[in-house]
Amino acid sequence: MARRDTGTDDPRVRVRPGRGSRPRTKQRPAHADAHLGMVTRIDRGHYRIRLEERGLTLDGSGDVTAMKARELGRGKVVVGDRVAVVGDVSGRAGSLARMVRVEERRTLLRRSTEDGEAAGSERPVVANADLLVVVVSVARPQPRPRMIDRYLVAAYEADMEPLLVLTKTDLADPSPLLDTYHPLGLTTLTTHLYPDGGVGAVRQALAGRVSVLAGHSGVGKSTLVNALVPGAGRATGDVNEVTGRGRHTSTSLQALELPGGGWVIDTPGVRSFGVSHVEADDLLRAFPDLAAAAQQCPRGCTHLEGARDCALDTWASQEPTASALPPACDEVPKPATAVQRRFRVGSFRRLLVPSLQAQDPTRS
Ligand SMILES: Nc1nc2c(ncn2[C@@H]2O[C@H](COP(=O)(O)OP(=O)(O)OP(=O)(O)O)[C@@H](O)[C@H]2O)c(=O)[nH]1
Ligand SMILES: [Zn+2]
Repeated sequence: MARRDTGTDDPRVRVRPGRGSRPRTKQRPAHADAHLGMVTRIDRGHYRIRLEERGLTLDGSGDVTAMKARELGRGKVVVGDRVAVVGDVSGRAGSLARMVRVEERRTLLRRSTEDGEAAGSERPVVANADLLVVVVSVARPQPRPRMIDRYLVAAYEADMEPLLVLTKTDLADPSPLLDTYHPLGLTTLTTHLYPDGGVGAVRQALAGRVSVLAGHSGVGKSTLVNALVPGAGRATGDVNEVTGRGRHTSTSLQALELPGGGWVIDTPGVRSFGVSHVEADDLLRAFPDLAAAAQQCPRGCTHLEGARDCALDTWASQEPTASALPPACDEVPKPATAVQRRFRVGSFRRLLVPSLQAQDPTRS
């Protein structure tokens, strides 16, 4: 696999094991008295951290504020990072602890910036999250499938599981979207506000896990967060009657604790979700059946529509047999017919295009 930027310039913040881009450097002598916690919010260099041992703080909440120790360097620490802190962990108003270590990340959601000065560079967004909840309204604003595809690509690349939540189903029929995304084997849930429909199923899917909410402005993310986390008080905005667009009414990225355990992280203000840093191999990892077939591809195969001798075409033209999938792939939907295989390959290729496109501007 090609060398890749890990999205952090701190060699001690080793992102995702086994992807082999940077050698592990010598660890500093451990701070034996350090306490572990999760970054829940970042505000101008102040990191809000929920300690694992909540009883350490005076109020028992486990919430402290910390600054990064100089020895941590410039590497970016993001919401969801597991960090170690030393010093004042009383959580008393105005007290500051010192963040001295960032633990290895299990998953990392990133985006490539697409405009402005840093165009083409990647930014880490959230670390260690399990689920990427892609929130899409079936109407007002109209769904934008290319945008959904980008979120899915970002989730697969991050090693996160995508969950598609279709909102505002009181306004339109979700079936066309459900049909489009079925071949990818996604979990899909529908919600509608009146009367509070579908939130229970979302709550269940998120229970005990760390989830990131992503979606275009106005699709109902804040409404969903408010339903999931009583008292979250996320501001909800009106959708402009003329453009059908919302405006991002909420402003900060923060982890909110779910009543039944687990965390939900809204991503307001993350408008574009560039995926130009994603490679075909990153995506294939999320499609074990296709990955197995692609082992027969010629070296350097793009796997795109029309790619010469791409083994995905051969795979899609064959009727599956009972032993078509290796045992490790039991969770993916087993295409029962060649037609279903074709749909699956077609869906995979559709995801592949936006990411590759950005790498090669000559490809249309
Ligand atoms: N009809 C209908 N309207 C909804 C539903 N869910 C949310 N809305 C409305 O859609 C509008 C936008 O909802 P928000 O929750 O503010 O959307 P958002 O995604 O958080 O938007 P930003 O904060 O701009 O990112 C509000 O007027 C909500 O009342 C739904 O299920 N059905
Ligand atoms: Zn191929």
